[in-house]
Amino acid sequence: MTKAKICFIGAGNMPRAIIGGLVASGYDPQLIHATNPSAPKLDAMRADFGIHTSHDNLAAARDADVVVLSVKPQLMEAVCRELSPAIDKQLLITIAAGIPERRYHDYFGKQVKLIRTMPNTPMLLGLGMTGLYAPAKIGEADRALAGMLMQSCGDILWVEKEEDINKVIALAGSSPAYFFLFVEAMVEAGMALNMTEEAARHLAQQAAVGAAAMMKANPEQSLAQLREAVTSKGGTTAQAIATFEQGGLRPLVKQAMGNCIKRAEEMANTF
Ligand SMILES: NC(=O)c1ccc[n+]([C@@H]2O[C@H](COP(=O)([O-])OP(=O)(O)OC[C@H]3O[C@@H](n4cnc5c(N)ncnc54)[C@H](O)[C@@H]3O)[C@@H](O)[C@H]2O)c1
Ligand code: PRO
Repeated sequence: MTKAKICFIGAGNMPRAIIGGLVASGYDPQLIHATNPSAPKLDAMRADFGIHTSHDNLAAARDADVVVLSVKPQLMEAVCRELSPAIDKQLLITIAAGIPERRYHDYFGKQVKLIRTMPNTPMLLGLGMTGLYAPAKIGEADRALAGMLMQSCGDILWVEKEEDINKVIALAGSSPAYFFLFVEAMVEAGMALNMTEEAARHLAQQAAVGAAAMMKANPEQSLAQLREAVTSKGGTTAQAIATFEQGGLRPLVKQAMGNCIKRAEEMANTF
């Protein structure tokens, strides 16, 4: 296993998941450093993982081989400008949505080695999905390092064109929220039928977990086949599915994902 020193600048939820995955996979916690202005967040990460923590972005980045940029897109420019004197040969990995690779060279005021990634929150449970994009000049060793980092808490998919990172956002980065919304709507419908919230959530959430596990366990079956196996001819499911289809679920999903991508493109012009 690599001995790279990795620092996470802006260690919120997502770095917490990646650090948890790394440490669980045997990565030496003494090689990991997290920064954040929030002392309680750092205390918790030190206690949980035995890593180094500090409020000093510059010192942490100076000492690292890999710097993971994890702040919100709105703060990225200011944080990169602050970090610039500490950045020389380090590999930079960003998890920020929207900001194109070329913009980071402007932020740092020099050419930097940067890989864009788009993870998602199920990384917290080791069930993440991360898309990665590296420009052609990034070498194999750096690609392998970024892949190892993200694979420690889920699956990864490399995309060849940077624009495809926005498709990763629509399909995986943002999509856990779509599933939560769907289950939320089911629970509300259950409550409207006089069920308790607890019972409705238990039923809907366990059905979601089971359906997700079936998709994963049966890659040879199409999603339509899995759906049809639940849908007895003339039965109850058929009525529900027909209602979704008539209500325009498929075009609505297409529209939502299109708008997600449009927002990422707008962010690329804003930050
Ligand atoms: N939340 C998601 O589902 C998700 C998924 C993929 C990518 N992302 C990306 O991850 C990044 C973080 O988003 P988040 O939702 O996890 O936010 P977050 O608020 O959990 O994490 C950002 C952290 O940065 C810290 N911070 C603020 N200013 C700082 C500074 N000057 N120096 C160091 N740390 C600073 C904050 O205290 C916070 O803990 C964003 O760029 C977002 O686009 C988020
Ligand atoms: N959360 C971030 C956003 O909503 C990026 C993907 C998931 O912008």
